Amino acid sequence: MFKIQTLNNISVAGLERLPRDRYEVASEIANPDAILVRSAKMHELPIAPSVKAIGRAGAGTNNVPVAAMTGRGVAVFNAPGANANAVKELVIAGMLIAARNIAQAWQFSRSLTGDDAAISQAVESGKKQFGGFELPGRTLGVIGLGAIGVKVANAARALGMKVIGYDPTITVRRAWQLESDVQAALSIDDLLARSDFVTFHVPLTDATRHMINAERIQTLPKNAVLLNFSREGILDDAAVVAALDQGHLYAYCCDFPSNLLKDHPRVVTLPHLGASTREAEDNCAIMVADQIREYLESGNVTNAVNFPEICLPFNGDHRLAIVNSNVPNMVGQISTDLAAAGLNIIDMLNRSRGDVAVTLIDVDQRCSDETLARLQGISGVLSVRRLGG
Ligand SMILES: NC(=O)C1=CN([C@@H]2O[C@H](COP(=O)(O)OP(=O)(O)OC[C@H]3O[C@@H](n4cnc5c(N)ncnc54)[C@H](O)[C@@H]3O)[C@@H](O)[C@H]2O)C=CC1
Ligand SMILES: O=C(O)C(=O)COP(=O)(O)O
Repeated sequence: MFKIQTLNNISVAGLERLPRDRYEVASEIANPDAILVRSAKMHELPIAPSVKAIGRAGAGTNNVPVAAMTGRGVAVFNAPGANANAVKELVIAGMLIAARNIAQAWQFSRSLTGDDAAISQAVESGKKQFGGFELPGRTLGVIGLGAIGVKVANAARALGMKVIGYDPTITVRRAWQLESDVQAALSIDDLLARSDFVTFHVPLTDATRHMINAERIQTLPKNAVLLNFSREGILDDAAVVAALDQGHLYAYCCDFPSNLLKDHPRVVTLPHLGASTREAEDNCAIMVADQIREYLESGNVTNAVNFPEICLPFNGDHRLAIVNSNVPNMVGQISTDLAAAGLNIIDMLNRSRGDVAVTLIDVDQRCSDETLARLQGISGVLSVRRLGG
C-alpha cells in the first residue's frame, strides 16, 4: 500500500487516479511515500524520510525545497502547462480591468444610494471619472514565454494588440507555438521601453526576484500598466506603488494582495486566483497524480523539475530504482554489488540531469534486504527502491 499525504485541497479527479486498493490518501498520514501539494509552503516543514516524491499540482515549485529534496534523492514533479489557460484568461481580464477601470467603477456603482432616478443621475455625472482606453494597437510586453506567456501573447494578438516578448531560454516547442508576428525584445529594458502593458510569466528565482525595480519602472512609457500573475517578489511592489503615486504608471493588477497593495486606488489585487478554475485544478491534479503513481510503481520519471526524464517499460517483476550523484563509476559499483549477490541484470537504463542520475535496473530475482542496504551504502547513492515482486 502506498501512502499519499495531501498538503492542500487536491482535485478529486486527480486523487481518483490513485486506486484505493493500492493507495491510502489523507491530509494526516504517518510515513507517506509521496506528498501532493499546491501552494503550501514546505521550506520549513519537516519532510519524513519515507517520502520518495513530491507532486506540485501546479506550475511554480518555489514553495518546495527542491535542492534539499534532490540531495535526498526525492523527485519533485509539477504539472507544466496544466493551468496555463486559466492564468491566461485572468491576465486578459486584468488588462481589461485596468484599461476600463472596472474595479473602481464597480465600487462606485455599489456605493450609489437613493431611488433609481437618483442613481441614474449619479451614474451619468459620475461615469466620466472611469473613462478608459481600448486594447487594439496597444503594445503588450510579455516577460517569460513559457506555457502561460505564449498563451497570453497569442490571445493579445487575437485582440489586436502588438506583442513583444522576452525570454532568453525559450524552448523550441514554445517558440513554435508563438504567433509569428510576436516580436522578440533584445532585453528587458528594450521591452519595457516599448510596452503599454507588461505581464510577467517567469518563475520566482534569485535571478527574477525584483526584476522590476524603481530604476526600471522609469524606463516604461508614462501611463503603462503592469500585470503580475506570476509570483509576489518578481516586482518591487514599493517601487510600483511609488510610480503609481507619481502618476508615472496607470495601474497595477496582480494576484498577490498585501497591506501595501490591497487598498491602493490604482491597484487591483486578486487572491491568487490564477489557477483556480475547475478545469485547471482537475488538469493539474490528474497530471501530477499520474506522474507520482508511475514513479512510485515503476521508477519512470515524467515532468520532474529536478530529475531526468526516464522511461523503461516495467513488467512488474523485479526492479531497482536508484537515484545517485552524477559522478563516474556509479553504475559500475552498483552492478558489481548486484553480481556479487548473484543477481543477473535483465535490462537497465541510466539517465542524468545536472548533478543527479536515475538508474533503473531490472533483475532476475528479488533483491535481498542485505544487498539493498549495500547499494544504499555506496557513496553517491541517494536513494534505492525495490519495485515489483
Ligand atoms: N497566479 C497563479 O495562480 C499562477 C502563477 N504561476 C506562476 O507563473 C510562472 C510561469 O508559469 P509557466 O508559464 O507555466 O512556466 P514555464 O516554465 O512554462 O515558463 C516560464 C518561462 O520563464 C522563462 N524565464 C525564466 N527566467 C527568465 C528570465 N529571467 N527572463 C525571462 N524569461 C525567463 C523560462 O525560459 C520559461 O520559458 C510559474 O513559475 C508560477 O510562479 C503559474 C500558474 C498559476
Ligand atoms: O501553479 C502555480 O504556480 C500557482 O501559483 C497556482 O497555485 P495554486 O495551485 O492555485 O495554489
